[in-house]
Amino acid sequence: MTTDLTITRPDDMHLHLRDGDMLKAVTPHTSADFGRAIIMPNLVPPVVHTEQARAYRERIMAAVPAGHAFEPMMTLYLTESTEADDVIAGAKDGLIKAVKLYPAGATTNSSSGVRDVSKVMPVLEKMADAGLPLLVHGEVTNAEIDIFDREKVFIETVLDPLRQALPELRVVMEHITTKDGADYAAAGNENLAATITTHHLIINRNHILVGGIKPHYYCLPVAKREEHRLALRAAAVSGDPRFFLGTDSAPHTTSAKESACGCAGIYSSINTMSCLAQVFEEEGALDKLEAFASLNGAAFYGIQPNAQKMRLTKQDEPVSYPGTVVVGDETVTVFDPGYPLHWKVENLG
Ligand SMILES: NC(=O)N[C@@H](CC(=O)O)C(=O)O
Repeated sequence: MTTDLTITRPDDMHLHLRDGDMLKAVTPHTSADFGRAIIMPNLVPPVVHTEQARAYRERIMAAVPAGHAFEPMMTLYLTESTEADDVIAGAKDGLIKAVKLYPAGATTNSSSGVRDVSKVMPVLEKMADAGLPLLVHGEVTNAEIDIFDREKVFIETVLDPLRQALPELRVVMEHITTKDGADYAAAGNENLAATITTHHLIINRNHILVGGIKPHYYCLPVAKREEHRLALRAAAVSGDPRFFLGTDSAPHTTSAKESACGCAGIYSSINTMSCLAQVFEEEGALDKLEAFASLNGAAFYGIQPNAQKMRLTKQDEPVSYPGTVVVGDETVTVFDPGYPLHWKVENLG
């Protein structure tokens, strides 16, 4: 039985760092354990221009503690008025690594998102030419579509037609939550990949709804039935290069989540690697953890794996993580996998 594992320092290919006090509080948790992260642009106002991304990158770097080797990979928020020239110039400059498509109204701070994909086709065509990935929040927002079906319907009515119209476009299906998403990604070519979060490997919809409503398990896309969680686990541990880690760690204050209209988002940066080691151990696939967390994402983005290493050691005593993180006068509640964690994480040089 493996109880000691050394892997390449991981990358988080889908992360919300926010801004201001929240950014300062949460960035060190990511920069401790991850070499790079794809930074989501859904600030208020969203990061829509290259110059905004440049300034945001500087604010992030100012929040990285000395001694942490961390590189934020900046993205732009796609709107129906995004200018292709700005996006491509930002990409050529090496600053912009991807562009994020939020269907308008799909999730936190997405009101400036895209209503009609045909309006952004000129930008997507230039991105395809430049090899710049489009990251999709894959949920339709039509009121008549059940929230548990929104990913499947998005694949059928938006994503597949888009990929057929523009096969050269590199696409990442972000935070997939269904067997449909995993099957669609697995059937794709080298231009398609999918991120999977830590929490969607651990919780299903019962965790949110059985025995009282659990706001700290509410995120978007919402966790689905158990069969979908199992399909995501199978995809994550498969070693298939199309699947890689994107935690979608998305901090909101505890009070904003414990509310009559609670925010969507789960904060998992601080204990993700310990959670994942346990998931991969349960699946008998510890030898695939490095591919999922450290190699596949880098390969998709065309960058070298990190030079540093991470050691994961299983211990009898549970590893303790704080239940909350203090942000100003508030706290952020940390993801609770629902069982004790036994994998200790050490960052090696
Ligand atoms: N995942 C979430 O539930 N929330 C994210 C937005 C997103 O990625 O959907 C957030 O920014 O809070």
